[in-house]
Amino acid sequence: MGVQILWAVLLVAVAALAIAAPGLRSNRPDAWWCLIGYPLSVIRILATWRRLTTTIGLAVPRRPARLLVGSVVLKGDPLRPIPPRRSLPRLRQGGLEATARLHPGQVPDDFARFTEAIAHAWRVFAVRIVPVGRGHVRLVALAWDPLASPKVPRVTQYEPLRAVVGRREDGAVWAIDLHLVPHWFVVGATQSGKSTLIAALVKQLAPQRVALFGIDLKGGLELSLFEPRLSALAPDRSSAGRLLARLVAEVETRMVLCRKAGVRSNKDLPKQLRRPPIVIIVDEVAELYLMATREEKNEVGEISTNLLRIAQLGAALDAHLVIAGQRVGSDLGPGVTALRAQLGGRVCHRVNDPGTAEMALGDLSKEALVAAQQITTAERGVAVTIGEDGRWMRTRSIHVTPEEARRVAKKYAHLTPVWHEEEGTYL
Ligand SMILES: Nc1ncnc2c1ncn2[C@@H]1O[C@H](COP(=O)(O)OP(=O)(O)OP(=O)(O)O)[C@@H](O)[C@H]1O
Repeated sequence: MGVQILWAVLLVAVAALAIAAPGLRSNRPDAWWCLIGYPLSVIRILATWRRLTTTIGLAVPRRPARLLVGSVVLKGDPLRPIPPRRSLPRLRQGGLEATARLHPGQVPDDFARFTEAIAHAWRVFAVRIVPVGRGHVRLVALAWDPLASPKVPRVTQYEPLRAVVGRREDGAVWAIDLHLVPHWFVVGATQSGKSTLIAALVKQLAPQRVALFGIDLKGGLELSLFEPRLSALAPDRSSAGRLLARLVAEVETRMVLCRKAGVRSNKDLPKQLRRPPIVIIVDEVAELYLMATREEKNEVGEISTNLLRIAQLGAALDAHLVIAGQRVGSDLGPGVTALRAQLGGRVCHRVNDPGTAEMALGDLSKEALVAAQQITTAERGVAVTIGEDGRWMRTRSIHVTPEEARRVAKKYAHLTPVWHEEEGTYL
């Protein structure tokens, strides 16, 4: 009798879950995944692992394909190849992960080539391969696209110079941390999401003790939204040249201060001497490097040198660069390539020309380059990022509207350090 009751309860529970599943999936995807999606996926993975790895060639035969029997060579497909040993899939937020042991002769890339086949077999949104030490790979399955509508927790306490700007594909928050990676390079075709990312960055930096500077050679159209919170905004090349020269002088002043105080960085200075961190945002960097006349050539040369100086000296002296552009190729001159080498943080949105993606990611990761070129027009705000650990990942910024950006800039306008255009010093 007791067993019958148990069966009845079990049946009712299964029936209730089956009825509630569609609603749960759309309203509470996390709960749906824990209760239904994950257990079903584990059963599917266990049931299909051998067949899947045999089909895609990751299972290896125990015996060689050729065998000498007496003086005769037998050729054929050996029976029951052995699949790579795999751990039980573990639950993780919005997905699952399992570790697999490589057979001798296999490398992580052998798995990476079949991620799409694995994702289809497991009925998940995507599968990523992460090498974990020698001889093992981690297969990370994402149940749904975590970048579809990224949300970030409300920040109440800001870590200095760290901005939570969106979500990463692995479900974690995406933060641009200027302490860890001092300079960033953001590229993307028109309407790909560069300004939205910059707005998300400024929104998070605005409440902090930071001097924000804008260089916007689209006539100040984009960055003027934040004008109340900017210490200075340069809307054309000659004013950009003057501002950069002043900022280099400021960096040099900091260097002298540090030398006199016997410390190695601005943040080690005594509090009364410490200057606020500087973040210089450049929108449409190509405009800084385009030249037609001899005078323009001199101006571009000076700007290029000053940007490089800030990039080289800035990290310890709390001067940071965020350089954005639509089309950035080596045809803009050696100054751009030299600057790129100093910008450790890279964000590549959808691009129209392979040269720009190559400029942003090509020197760091070929796989990242391929992933960036697959971003579609519909995926606004989606980017491939290389961050502090040198690994690439897909990310998406939160959607900060121009109105919100304007409101935040006004709200924190009182925190804007005052900058004298002539002397270039703070009050
Ligand atoms: N993370 C995002 N989520 C949702 N929508 C986004 C996101 N990022 C951008 N968009 C949408 O894409 C459109 C273009 O974004 P944005 O202006 O940031 O592109 P852009 O690369 O700066 O373009 P341009 O170079 O022409 O200024 C915006 O209207 C915005 O609504």
